[in-house]
This record gives sequence, structure tokens and C-alpha cells, in this order.
Amino acid sequence: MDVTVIDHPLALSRLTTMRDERSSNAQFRAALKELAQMLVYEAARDLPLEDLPINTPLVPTTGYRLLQPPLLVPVIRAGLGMVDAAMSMIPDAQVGFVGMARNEETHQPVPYLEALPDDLSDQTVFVIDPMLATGGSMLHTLRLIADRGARDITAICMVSAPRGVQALAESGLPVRLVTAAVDDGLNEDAYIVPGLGDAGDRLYGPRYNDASAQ
Ligand SMILES: O=P(O)(O)OC[C@H]1O[C@H](OP(=O)(O)OP(=O)(O)O)[C@H](O)[C@@H]1O
Ligand SMILES: O=c1cc[nH]c(=O)[nH]1
Ligand SMILES: [Mg+2]
Repeated sequence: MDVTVIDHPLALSRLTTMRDERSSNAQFRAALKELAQMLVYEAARDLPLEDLPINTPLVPTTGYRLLQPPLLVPVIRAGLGMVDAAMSMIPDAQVGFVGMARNEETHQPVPYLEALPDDLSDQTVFVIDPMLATGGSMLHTLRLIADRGARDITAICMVSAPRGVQALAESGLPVRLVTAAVDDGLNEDAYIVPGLGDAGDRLYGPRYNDASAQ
């Protein structure tokens, strides 16, 4: 699997704000949005273009536009924090949704929402979720997308654990990973270490539904 680690200085400064336990929810959200823009920018580097004839104030010339914007798929909740930033980079993108919460004891993802187009066979897909820990949530999402025919999927995650990266690589699914960091590992609660804690809670506060208790 192709893994791109975006260790640009400006990306690392945003990631540091996100990791810092002293950062407020507002500071965390702002840093996450800025880092999301950088990761989407890099993830979009090889998207095909088509020519767009235009006139400058001086002469006709050839411009470019995306041949087909990727479908953005945030994994709710934490992935929602990245959507506006991703759409600011790719304004014509459409958005599908997958909702999932890890069971705190088993660490298995418990899906509670799936809103995706039926046919993704001709569609590039960007899955966005800040955290790739065991990889369970991402794998579940990737399977939903691959089952709809997608053959070109990019997982955009801010912090990844080696176990999650390995799970994706061994899945055989048509996915590549764009991430800002591959951290040391997981603790006994399957949180990424050093990580940044619970991304959903740091964005939005505690989760009030009991989906993960199923
Ligand atoms: O790789 P995994 O071990 O599956 O863990 C990663 C998942 O955990 C987090 O979501 P969480 O379940 O905390 O839900 P939330 O976004 O609602 O907080 C995160 O946003 C990923 O979706
Ligand atoms: O470290 C982790 C692992 C899973 N989900 C998070 O939000 N953080
Ligand atoms: Mg969470």
C-alpha cells in the first residue's frame, strides 16, 4: 500500500497544537481544519484534470479543472471536523457519510449510519477520519465503499498507528493512505500513543449516544 506521510513544518505545527493537552476545543478544531486542508491538498496531487478554455483580461488561454471531484466520506463523528476544510479545497465535491463508534471494551467499530451512493465504480473516494488506530473503523468504511465498486480510495488520517496501517495494507483493498504521522503504537485501551486523545471528544465533547455499547 502506498503511504504518504506529510511531515511538512506547517503540518507538524498544527499537529502539535492538536496533540497538546492544553489546547482548548476551539484551538484543537482550528488546528484540525488547517491540517485537514494540507492533507487534502496533498491527497489531491494526482487527480486528473481537464482543459478549460478561458480568457484572461489579455488573451485566450487554457485553464484546468478537476475532471471529476472525489466523493468525500467523513467517518462520523471525528471525520466531520475535516469536511468543511476538505470542501474549501474541493468545492465541487459531494459528500457521503458513515457513522461509527468504537465499543470501549472490545474496540470493535459499531456502525450506526451509512449514507453512500449505490454505485461508486467510476468515482474516486477520499475517506476522512483524523484517527487510524486498530484500523477497524476505517476497514469497515473501506469495505462499504469497495463493495459499491470503488477502485481508487484514499484514506486521509491525521494520526495513524502502525497496527492500523498494517491492517489497511493487508486488507487487499484498493486504498492508499495520506497521514501526518505514524505514531509509536496503541495503549491497552487501543488509543494511539503519543496520539492526541479522543479526537471526537476534543472536537465536540463527550459522545452522548450509546451506539458503542451494542
Ligand atoms: O482505528 P480504530 O481502532 O477503529 O479507531 C479509530 C476510530 O476511533 C475514533 O472514532 P470513535 O469511535 O471514538 O467515535 P467518535 O468519532 O464518535 O468519537 C476515530 O475517529 C476513528 O473513527
Ligand atoms: O487514539 C485514538 C484512537 C481512536 N480514536 C481516537 O479518537 N483516538
Ligand atoms: Mg471518539
